[in-house]
Amino acid sequence: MSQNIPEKQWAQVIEKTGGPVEYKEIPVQKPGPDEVLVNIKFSGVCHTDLHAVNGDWPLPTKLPLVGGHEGAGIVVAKGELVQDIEIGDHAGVKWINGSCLACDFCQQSDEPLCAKALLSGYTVDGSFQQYAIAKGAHVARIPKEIPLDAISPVLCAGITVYKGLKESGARPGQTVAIVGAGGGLGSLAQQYAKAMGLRTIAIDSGEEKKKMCLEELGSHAFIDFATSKNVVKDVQAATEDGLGPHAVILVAVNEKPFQQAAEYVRPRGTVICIGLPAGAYLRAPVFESVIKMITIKGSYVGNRKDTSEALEFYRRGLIKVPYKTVGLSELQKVYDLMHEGKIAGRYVLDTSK
Ligand SMILES: NC(=O)c1ccc[n+]([C@@H]2O[C@H](COP(=O)([O-])OP(=O)(O)OC[C@H]3O[C@@H](n4cnc5c(N)ncnc54)[C@H](O)[C@@H]3O)[C@@H](O)[C@H]2O)c1
Ligand SMILES: [Zn+2]
Ligand SMILES: [Zn+2]
Repeated sequence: MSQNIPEKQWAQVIEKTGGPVEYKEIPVQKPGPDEVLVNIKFSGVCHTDLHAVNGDWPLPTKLPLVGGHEGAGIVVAKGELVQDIEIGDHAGVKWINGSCLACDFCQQSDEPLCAKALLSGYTVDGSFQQYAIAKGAHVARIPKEIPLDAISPVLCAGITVYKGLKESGARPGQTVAIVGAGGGLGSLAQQYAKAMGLRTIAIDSGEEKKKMCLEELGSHAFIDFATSKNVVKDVQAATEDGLGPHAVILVAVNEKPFQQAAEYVRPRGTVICIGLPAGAYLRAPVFESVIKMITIKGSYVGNRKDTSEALEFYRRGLIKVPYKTVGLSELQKVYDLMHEGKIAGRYVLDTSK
């Protein structure tokens, strides 16, 4: 290894499902022939990382595990097959760490559907460490004028909601309900929707999130799911003609809104499921779904092109990311706040402290 790359580094590691995360020194790994080593400067904390710690999903993680998949940093080493990204370039380690690039799905740029996809901070170690490895083909190319702290939440939250909005088919001038609007994905969803010419109705809870959604993120209405007597009626009433939003973007971490969305979406509207609450099921009344011609779809991160497009929205100044920065050593505190639903926007970890 070259002189500037240390042999040891600080990382947040879980030894077993359920945690706790432990801040400790671990060896720096060497990249394989098609991989790059990224000196992670900042990493956002996504609710997916907490799902991984808690073992919420029917897909086991590697153990021990270094979580994190919103890692922004600098390429410090690369394998001999990596041609189109150089040492010193800025790069993002995102959820899709690698894919086979050859299967039916990879050929159609549906890399997230690749059966051999490697998942950062889940099936391979992720960005809650100072040096992370990812496939050269898949790291996000981050233009140098973009600050690495502000862009890190875009690497999962931004890409995912941008893709979800595209999947919804909502067109400029139409209205989209963002469910879980005060969280990391939700706050970025309002920003991308606005940049795409959509009106947004924010659904979440509490004064801090309400203020952020209405005053900073440009939603025209906020519905508090905890105090509203009738969420379905309130969402419909927040649209100009009372017929409901054209699309619903579900980024909440509870099952209930996944059961409600089909009731308030507009006839011919689309419900996009993105949030992944543990053990949750979708439910929709067959009669209304049929006679209202409703579409219900899942949407899962984005491909490499979605990634560069989502970054470009940021570079053009269209996206404000509401985030707070703390040290990598403070990850457990972030998880505690996230578990309580107390985070408005995103937390970003500075890997130097
Ligand atoms: N499909 C994908 O590709 C993909 C990608 C990234 C994250 N996710 C998932 O998206 C979800 C959100 O992630 P995040 O990092 O934004 O989480 P977060 O904790 O930052 O935000 C979740 C928000 O949901 C809100 N919420 C809870 N119950 C609600 C309800 N009944 N109605 C409305 N809002 C409610 C919370 O108050 C919180 O603000 C997680 O389940 C995560 O795993 C999916
Ligand atoms: Zn994520
Ligand atoms: Zn593949």
